[in-house]
Amino acid sequence: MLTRDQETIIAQCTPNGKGAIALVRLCGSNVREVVSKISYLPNNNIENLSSGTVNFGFVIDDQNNKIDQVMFIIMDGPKTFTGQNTIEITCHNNPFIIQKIISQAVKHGARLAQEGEFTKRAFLNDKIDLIQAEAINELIHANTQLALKKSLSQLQGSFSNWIYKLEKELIRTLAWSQATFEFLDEEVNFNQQIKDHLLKLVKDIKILKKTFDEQQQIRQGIRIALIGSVNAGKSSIFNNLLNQKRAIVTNIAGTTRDAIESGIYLNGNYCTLIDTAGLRQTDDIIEQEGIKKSFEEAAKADIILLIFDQSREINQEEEKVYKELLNQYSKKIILIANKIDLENKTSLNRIFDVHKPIKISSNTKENFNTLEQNIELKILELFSSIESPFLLNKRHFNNLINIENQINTVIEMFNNDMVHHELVAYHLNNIIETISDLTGKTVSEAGLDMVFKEFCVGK
Ligand SMILES: Nc1nc2c(c(=O)[nH]1)N(C=O)[C@@H](CNc1ccc(C(=O)N[C@@H](CCC(=O)O)C(=O)O)cc1)CN2
Ligand SMILES: Nc1nc2c(ncn2[C@@H]2O[C@H](COP(=O)(O)OP(=O)(O)OP(=O)(O)O)[C@@H](O)[C@H]2O)c(=O)[nH]1
Ligand SMILES: [Mg+2]
Repeated sequence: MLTRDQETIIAQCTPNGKGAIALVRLCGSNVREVVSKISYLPNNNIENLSSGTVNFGFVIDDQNNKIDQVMFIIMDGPKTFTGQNTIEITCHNNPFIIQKIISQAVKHGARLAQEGEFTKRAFLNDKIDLIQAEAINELIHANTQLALKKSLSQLQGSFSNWIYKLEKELIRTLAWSQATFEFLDEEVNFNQQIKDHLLKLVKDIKILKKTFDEQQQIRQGIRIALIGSVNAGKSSIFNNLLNQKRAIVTNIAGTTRDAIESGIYLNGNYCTLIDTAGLRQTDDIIEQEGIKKSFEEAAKADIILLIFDQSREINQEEEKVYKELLNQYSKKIILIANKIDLENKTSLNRIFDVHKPIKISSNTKENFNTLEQNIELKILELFSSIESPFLLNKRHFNNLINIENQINTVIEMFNNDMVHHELVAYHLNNIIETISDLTGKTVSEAGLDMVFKEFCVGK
């Protein structure tokens, strides 16, 4: 009798839709038995193939009709991704073929894999810890080059090793505490040493925690908001950057009333462009709402393209708004003078010349290359200011807060004249247990399912 985690599971690993080749993966202790019942290999049988080989053959139905011409990749455990016996089938990528292969396998003893079940097995078989499992999910969904790099490094153990080091340090303080307790009469006392050590650990945790917020932009991609007066050409620039006529452009001031978003890749980074309503005083309630949203988008954005129309003078009202934005968000603003195909009528030296606007025309596309290069530079600048070596998620973050609080409780105990080392040891033990929740060494079944539910089927 096989346990649930030994049963053969099957899933399509490549995305749905038509294409050249798809991959269907099976793993479980009796995977060869299952696949041998649904396959035909000229002059051979699945049961006899060596591990680590790729073999030509067919998937067949119960009447021996061929479903598709495929390759079988044979990989015996324990040296596999999941640690279990694995067979991968690469077939032609047609949804009907894949459906037939899967239902044929299910008929002969496989069951459909759940989200993340392959990775869960890799975890259960000690191939990876929970932090590494999460890294696989990050890797699949990475939206930026930096997220890719960090999740791969996390998959290879960078964050896990940080945590294991923390655990080791705590075990060391636990040993000192126990020694102090045991040699109570001999005046051996590590109190200062333990306290200093714990303070240092709290400091390290604090530094790591601080980086949590900036992680979100690495993960989700970069928000770029187009902000400026009505008619400055925001929607025209938005369309030009997207290379499509997504936003409505007219010469009527106040054309864009609500922010609209669209995604593009710039230099391998996913960016969300946000076109916003032009800033001006107005009695129109709908437009007012739109303008409120423009300011919110400016605050939320990682990069602001602050646009003005250089073919006309800007009034004092506008100047005030631009100045405020430039002061408040100086670091994330790229200032743009639009409509340079027309005569320059803005007294640039008033406010804008110190900020050296990029001069473009969205009519002639002049200098759009420079604009795109500047956006890419800003993205690099953003990323280089992010120091954290890891991609923390909410689960890690909450766990770190918990650890930090518990260490602070212990540090507090050393401020008393009399230190009760039984109590210190008790708390340190608890902290070490909290840490193992992070790596998953003692985590409950429910906690596990929480983590793996985020995955896609086939992973
Ligand atoms: N076809 C295919 N490509 C794939 C995967 C897969 O499962 N199938 N992967 C799946 O996610 C990723 C590769 N990750 C893998 C991780 C570990 C092992 C593995 O066999 N580990 C063994 C032996 C390592 C060795 O030979 O040195 C082990 O850890 O014991 C394989 C793939 C991406 N590409
Ligand atoms: N000559 C010239 N006209 C431009 C340029 N860019 C935009 N325009 C024109 O300026 C007018 C306003 O352009 P939009 O892109 O709608 O401006 P907007 O900033 O989105 O305006 P609102 O949505 O109303 O805030 C349109 O008539 C455009 O054709 C440019 O570089 N040169
Ligand atoms: Mg517009």
